[in-house]
Amino acid sequence: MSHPDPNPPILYSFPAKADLVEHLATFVVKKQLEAINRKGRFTLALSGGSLPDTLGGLIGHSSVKWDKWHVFYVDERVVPHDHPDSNHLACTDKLFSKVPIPKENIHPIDATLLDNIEELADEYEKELIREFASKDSARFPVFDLILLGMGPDGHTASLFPGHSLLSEEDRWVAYIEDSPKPPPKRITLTYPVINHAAIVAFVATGKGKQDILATVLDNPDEGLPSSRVRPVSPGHLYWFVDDEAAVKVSYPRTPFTL
Ligand SMILES: O=C1O[C@H](COP(=O)(O)O)[C@@H](O)[C@H](O)[C@H]1O
Repeated sequence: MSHPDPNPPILYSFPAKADLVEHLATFVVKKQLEAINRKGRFTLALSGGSLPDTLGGLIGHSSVKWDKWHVFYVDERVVPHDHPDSNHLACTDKLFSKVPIPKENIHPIDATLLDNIEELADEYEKELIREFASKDSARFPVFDLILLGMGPDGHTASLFPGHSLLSEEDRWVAYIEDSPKPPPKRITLTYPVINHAAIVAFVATGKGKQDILATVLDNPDEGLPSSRVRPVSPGHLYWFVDDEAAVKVSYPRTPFTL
């Protein structure tokens, strides 16, 4: 007999992307305040792709304590910081250039190491170790919040269907040189890091995500990369989607409350 999931993902679906943007900001601000009240800082990992476009609700929000934010990237393309493919550039354009966050609290990849992807990934892991104390004392870092996107193939971060990185159990940061989505060279947080976060929230909007959202939420046993995101207890998983993306999903919606 199968037991009900004691900690199921929570699905919030909003009529339009603008509603999602507003409520996502409310959610992030609440998680930020809880973390700061607990330990004086807020650690966040951000994705690229379409995710930075959904962060606009944080701009001008009076309750954001920007000086307490410490921001890392879920994944990054191995390109200079000012390259159009850079996730750091996308987050800077959409958010960081518009808010008073201290530059030293944002942690992009070391752009002097673009010719050595292994060292680039190792250095980013060391950056995490510096933030989260030693790798030994905290087996995996515990981000207060990780915001993920999902590609139309079900990938998340730079964890692609069928790739050997899906079974990485030890490294915090891994590299990939054969990403099926360009550019091919990237670094990425691994599942052990993503699944040890206190809160993980996916954001998915629009028609292009309809089929994959239904597969990932209604048939998680297919094992697509996004379905494998399941934070270990006491972590929680949320989905922020718009009604257009959720049109084929049977998984139950939860009314948004804080
Ligand atoms: O390549 C990437 O894709 C995913 C999904 O992007 P989206 O544009 O379909 O939302 C993104 O989450 C990841 O950070 C990025 O590097």
